[in-house]
Formats: sequence, C-alpha cells, structure tokens
Amino acid sequence: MEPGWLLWGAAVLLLLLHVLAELSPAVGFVLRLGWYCLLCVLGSLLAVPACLLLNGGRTVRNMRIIKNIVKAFKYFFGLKFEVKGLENFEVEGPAIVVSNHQSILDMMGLMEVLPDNCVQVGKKELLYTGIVGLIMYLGGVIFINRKSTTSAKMVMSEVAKTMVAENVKVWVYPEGTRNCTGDFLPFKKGAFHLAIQAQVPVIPVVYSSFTSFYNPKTKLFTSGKIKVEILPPIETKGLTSDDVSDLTDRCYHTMRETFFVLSGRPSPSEQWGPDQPDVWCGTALLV
Ligand SMILES: CCCCCCCC/C=C\CCCCCCCC(=O)SCCNC(=O)CCNC(=O)[C@H](O)C(C)(C)COP(=O)(O)OP(=O)(O)OC[C@H]1O[C@@H](n2cnc3c(N)ncnc32)[C@H](O)[C@@H]1OP(=O)(O)O
Ligand SMILES: CCCCCCCCCCCCCCCC(=O)OC[C@@H](O)COP(=O)(O)O
Repeated sequence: MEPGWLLWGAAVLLLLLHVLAELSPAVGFVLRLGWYCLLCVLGSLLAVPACLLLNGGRTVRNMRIIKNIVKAFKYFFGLKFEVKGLENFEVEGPAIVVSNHQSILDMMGLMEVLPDNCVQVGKKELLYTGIVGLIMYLGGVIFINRKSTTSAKMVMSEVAKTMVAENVKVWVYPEGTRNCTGDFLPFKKGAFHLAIQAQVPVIPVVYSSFTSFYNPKTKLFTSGKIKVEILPPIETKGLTSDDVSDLTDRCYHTMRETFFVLSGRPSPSEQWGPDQPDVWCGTALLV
C-alpha cells in the first residue's frame, strides 16, 4: 500500500476514535488508558536499545533515560504537575523515599520528580508485562513477591545492604498496592524496617488526590493538575527495630495531613475514611 493511503487511514482512525471518546466517557476512559499502555510500550521500545547501548545492562543509570522519555507522557493527557520541596531530595547518600500510590498513572508522577540514583520496589508480576517489564528490570527495579512476606523481607534486607554499598535511594509505596479511595491505606512496615536497618533517612513524597480527574468506577479520565510535595527527610540514625512502628505512624500522619491539604479537602479528622470508599479500586494487573 502507498504511504499516503496509510497516513489517511491513520488520520481517519484517530478522528473516529476521538469522536467515539467524546460520545461515550466509558469508551474515552478505555481509549485513554489503552493509549497510556501503548505509550509505555513505545517508550520502552525506544528506551531498551538506548539503555543497552549506553549503559550495557541492568543499572540505576538507565533510570535517567527512562525518566526523560516518561516525562513527555503528561502532554498527551493534559496533566500538569506542580512540584514543591525538590530540595529535600538533596541529602547526601542513600535514603528511602515513600509515597502514596493511586494508580498506574503514578509512574508519570514518579518520573516527574525522581532523583538520580533511585530505584523502586515493585510487585514481581510487573516483570511479566513484556518489554515494559524488561525496561523496569534494566532500570534496576527491585521485584518482590507480595504473597510471601518471608521472601519479600529477605529481598528487602539484601537491599538494605546494597543501597548503602552502592549509594542508591530506594522508592517504596508503603500502602503496598494502588489505592484511589481518596484516602490512605494503612502503611506496611517494610520501607521503615529498611530505613532503620540501613540507618538512612526517610523522605516522604505526597501526590494530591486524582479523584477529580481520574476515577475507574465512573470511567473518568480527563486532564487535570497534580500537586506534589517532597517533605523534609526524617532521620533514623540511632533508631532500632523497636522504633519501626513509631516511625511508620509518624510518616503516615504527616503524609496524610499533607495529602488532604494538597487535595484541598477538610482535615482528616472530619473526613470519611477508606471504610466508605466512593471510588472503586481495580485489583487486576493494571486497571
Ligand atoms: C521508557 C518508557 C517506560 C515506560 C514503562 C515504565 C517503566 C518505569 C520504570 C520504573 C518504574 C517502576 C514503578 C514501579 C511501581 C511499582 C508499584 C508497586 O508494585 S507497589 C507494590 C509492591 N510494593 C510493596 O509492596 C512495598 C511495600 N510493602 C512492604 O514494604 C511490606 O511491608 C512487605 C512486602 C515487605 C511485607 O508485606 P506484608 O503484607 O507481610 O506486611 P507487613 O505488615 O509490613 O509485614 C508483616 C510483618 O513483618 C514485619 N516486617 C516487614 N518487613 C520486615 C523486615 N525487612 N525485617 C523485619 N521484619 C519485617 C512487619 O513489622 C510485620 O510485623 P509486625 O506486625 O510489626 O509484628
Ligand atoms: C500482560 C501484557 C500487558 C502488556 C501491557 C503493558 C503495558 C503496561 C504499562 C503500564 C506500566 C505502568 C507501570 C506502573 C506500575 C504500577 O503502578 O503498578 C501498579 C501495581 O504495582 C500496584 O499493584 P496492585 O494495585 O496491587 O495491583
């Protein structure tokens, strides 16, 4: 077929999809999420050879390449990030970064602020997303098996040693799963054990609620603004395993307060909690 016809075909298809998306919010939602996944695949197709050629294999240095590609995604969805407190990432040496996790769209927010030499902890199922899994592997993502606490803890203890030896920061989602209820889930303790074992600071990062522009239950996915705040590091020098619960609580409360402020909502005490969710949260691999 002539290239001219192909271009016309693509243009007509895009127009058709656009009209469909405008007519039905549900179709628009599926198309936009599909487009997001496609962008991830296309981005990975670009990033994999770049990472292999420039850095030769699995290394945190690949995160820079991945980050620069992913930072362009927001323009396709009309998303804006307003970032405060980037200077709080400027701690010498390793640290544990903890942040709230609302959706697979978080990956854009993550790359928007990701400091150098920082890898994430992710569920091992993500390795099976083909080329996207491969790019995560090349970027140095640490994969854990959430179904086995023993093996997850073993992996994390190993990380406590290597992060200090190799001077890397580790980004953990302490809720342990995506949560778009407009509130926080209780924090799991792995991140805080890790910080105390390695005696490194915890840097909390908070993203405002997505519920005004993204809601899988009502099939809402429009453009929107996300406020991000990087909070001051919390030191753990001298803390022992007895202090894990206190450290977890302290981070939870500080982050949750900030979350409500950033989301422009009343303070948590006057609020409904995750017990009365008005937003459905997916449990499938991606949505
Ligand atoms: C170029 C284009 C590219 C496009 C493509 C994109 C590529 C982008 C590349 C890269 C981006 C990557 C993005 C990745 C994003 C991934 C997101 C996810 O997958 S989120 C899910 C996984 N993450 C977690 O789950 C972490 C948080 N979880 C934990 O830390 C848990 O604590 C865990 C898993 C370690 C254990 O989970 P438990 O469910 O058993 O829960 P507990 O209550 O915390 O632990 C049980 C007991 O064990 C103790 N414990 C936990 N950890 C311990 C430890 N290390 N040592 C000793 N005790 C420990 C605890 O204190 C608790 O005991 P007591 O209740 O206090 O008595
Ligand atoms: C099976 C083949 C699928 C091929 C499609 C690949 C396209 C994948 C693009 C999405 C990549 C986005 C990465 C973000 C990772 C993420 O945020 O995962 C969420 C989970 O960690 C949280 O776990 P949970 O909420 O418990 O399922």
